[in-house]
Amino acid sequence: MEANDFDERTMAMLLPTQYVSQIASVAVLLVILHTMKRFMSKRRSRLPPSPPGLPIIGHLHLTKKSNHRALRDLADKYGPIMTVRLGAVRAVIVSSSAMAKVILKTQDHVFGSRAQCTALGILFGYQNSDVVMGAMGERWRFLRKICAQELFSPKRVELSTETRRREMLSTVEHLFEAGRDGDAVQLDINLREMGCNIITQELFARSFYNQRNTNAKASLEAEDFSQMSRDFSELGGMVLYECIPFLRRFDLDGSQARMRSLFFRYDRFLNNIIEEHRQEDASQSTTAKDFVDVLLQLQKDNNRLLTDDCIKGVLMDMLIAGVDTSMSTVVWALTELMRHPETYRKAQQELDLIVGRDRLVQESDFVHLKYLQAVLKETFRLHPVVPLMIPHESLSATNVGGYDIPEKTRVIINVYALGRDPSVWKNPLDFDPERFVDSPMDVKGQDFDLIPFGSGRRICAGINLALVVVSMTAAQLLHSCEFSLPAGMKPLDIDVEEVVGESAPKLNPLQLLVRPRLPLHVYREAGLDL
Ligand code: HEM
Repeated sequence: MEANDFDERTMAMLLPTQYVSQIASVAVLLVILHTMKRFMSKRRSRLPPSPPGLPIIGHLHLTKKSNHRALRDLADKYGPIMTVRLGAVRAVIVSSSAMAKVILKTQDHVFGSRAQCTALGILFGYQNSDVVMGAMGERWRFLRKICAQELFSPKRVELSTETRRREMLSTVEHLFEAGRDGDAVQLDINLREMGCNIITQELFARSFYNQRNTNAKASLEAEDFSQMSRDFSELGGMVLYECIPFLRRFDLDGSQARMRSLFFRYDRFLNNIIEEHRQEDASQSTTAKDFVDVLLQLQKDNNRLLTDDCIKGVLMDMLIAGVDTSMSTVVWALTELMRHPETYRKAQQELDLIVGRDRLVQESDFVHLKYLQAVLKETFRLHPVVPLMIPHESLSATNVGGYDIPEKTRVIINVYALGRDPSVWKNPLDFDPERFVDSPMDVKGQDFDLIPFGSGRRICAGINLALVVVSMTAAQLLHSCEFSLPAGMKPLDIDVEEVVGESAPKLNPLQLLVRPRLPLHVYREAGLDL
């Protein structure tokens, strides 16, 4: 073996060793860098505090999916901004007005979107092409604009005054009839049907519930429609497999099958409505008269954003977000008034003073009914019917209150907790409208202590209509009806149990005795058959 051979072979053997040591050094360096980066980013990344969670389910056992009461109790311990893990879904829960203001005002542009992967948004929002679940973008902005101009503008709301008046009078008449023999009347069902008629007439000029209805086909349709709404509220907000994705394969509780079948029923119903409108339009070419007409006209004008699915998504939004919310608020107001007879009398005295007893109350009276306005604000505070705001989603990473919020984080504002925050409200659990007498605070999204409709770009699209409907229904009922408790019942026997879910109506029915309060000629002049 020559020296050169040795050198070459030795070199050949040494080279890999040399590489190995170099590679090892690089690897060690990389590990050090990676560890440092993680250490640094951990130090830098400061997520909102979080309760100890369990593997897989995270905090589901503590939050019971996402229960506003459970979340408020957790916030007492972990603070006004905290992180919870609902299985695989991470959400930041906000429970103070100061933090809510940052999300909905200061950083509205960051938090104005919605998660695009929720089961309800994909199915009932027609792939999130609707208003409620739509991502912040061109289509959502366009839909909000149409809603603001064509459905909820002050002019449009005023145009439908007569429809609301008719519906309210028909309901009052029905209440008197049902309670004539001294039977207790179930307020919830009657008001819900009225609220539904008001919305469906706005949307597609159709009312499902006619108190004098004897038409069997219409009754069947109404029953079908009621059943769909009941089935929808039973679905709840978040489907379990969204939290624990591997459960999707098994559909253990049958909820996926139920959800799909309900969706197809709604879809068929909406297809029929659209088809009927198209046919009417083709045969009569009348001017636009309801919201579906307007949407179809815009679609004909070649608006590429308005597909049939998008139209159905928007209609679904209004049926789901618009029907129960307003009337549940009225039921809560009546519940609290019956529990507090002094307050009830005071509200009636104001109506007698402003309106008198010789005519029915009108929408134009409402601006003068200051005490009733205070009663309703107090109702919105204590019984927000959307206790957890529809989850927002961050469009980019940001910082709130010193905590890091990563991109695409769901943020849920606990409106229920805001209304009961003892650092803001004196005796927060008491129903006390006096706190709003002479207070300039309102519910339109400017005062973050009281935001039952949200605030900022995602504020409730139907707020104008909702406020008119809630105020007028409450005023009409208090002015024209005398309510009293069934025999043997005391005011505080009326419970304030609420449903725990996406919306929080009163759990148990409100049953009251009811009789006319005004001279009979007033009702008769208004066309009531008394
Ligand atoms: C007392 C009655 C009502 C209350 C308390 C209420 C409350 C709310 C709340 C809290 C939100 C979520 C806001 C957010 O995410 O920041 C919302 C959104 C919405 N509401 Fe209402 N609402 C009521 C009535 C109505 C009515 C009557 C309609 C329509 C007929 C309606 C349509 C909508 C729509 C379309 C959205 C989605 C807005 C968007 O994401 O851009 N709401 N509402």
